[in-house]
Amino acid sequence: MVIKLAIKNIFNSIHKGLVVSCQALEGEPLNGSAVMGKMARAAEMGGAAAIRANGVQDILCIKSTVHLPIIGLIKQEYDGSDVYITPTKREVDLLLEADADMIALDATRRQRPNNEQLKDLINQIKKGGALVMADISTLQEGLLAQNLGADCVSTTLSGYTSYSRQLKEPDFTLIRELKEVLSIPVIAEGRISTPKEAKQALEAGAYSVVVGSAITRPQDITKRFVQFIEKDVEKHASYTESKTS
Ligand SMILES: CC(=O)N[C@H](C=O)[C@@H](O)[C@H](O)[C@H](O)COP(=O)(O)O
Repeated sequence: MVIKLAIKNIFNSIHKGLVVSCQALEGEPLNGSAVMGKMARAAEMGGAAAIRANGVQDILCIKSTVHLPIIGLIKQEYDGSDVYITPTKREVDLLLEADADMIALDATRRQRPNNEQLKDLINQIKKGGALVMADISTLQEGLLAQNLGADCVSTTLSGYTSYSRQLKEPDFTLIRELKEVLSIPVIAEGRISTPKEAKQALEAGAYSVVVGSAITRPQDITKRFVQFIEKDVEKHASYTESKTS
């Protein structure tokens, strides 16, 4: 009963809302839980409905900084598998201990480390009292995740598996396809770079939208500005060249 109420509340609070992904991996300039805590606070002040965060330290710091639901994950690479978002039971255990409200995990058809099975991880999360966000890359993976008991699917991995659509922009087609056949919420995630795209994702049927890099990775934001300016400079240069030749 308590769990049911919590489920209702999280889904109520993220409905049609913006989830901000606050992640900076090792090697990124903002790496560190204190910075991610501040980033989450900024997102909360801006009206975010929830935070998606990576790693126990970041999650604990964010939990002590904001009053928002946390979607937790652990990025961990293992030899012999391409699955790196909450790949094994070990990461699920750590996230349950950190008291993440929802746990995001790779729900693609790729083989997990130690040959662990998606259905076992989903059951483990549910037994631990958290919700399951299945990060998928295709419609078929969405259907499987729903059948295995996921509480929602997210389009996180479209473009990041070898067999999924490879797009520079968000996968609006996948959002539409999933919305048509699934009964659980479809979350839009991946390469959503502008408020307009976030709105388009909701119009395509997304229950809510996750935005990461466009809000919390300043090196990527800077790069987009620089590349845009350079493109314009190139255009301008070739225009002046053609005028003078
Ligand atoms: C593919 C993968 O590993 N995605 C990760 C999942 O947690 C994050 O690195 C992304 O930032 C997140 O999905 C949000 O997406 P975007 O940063 O494009 O708004």
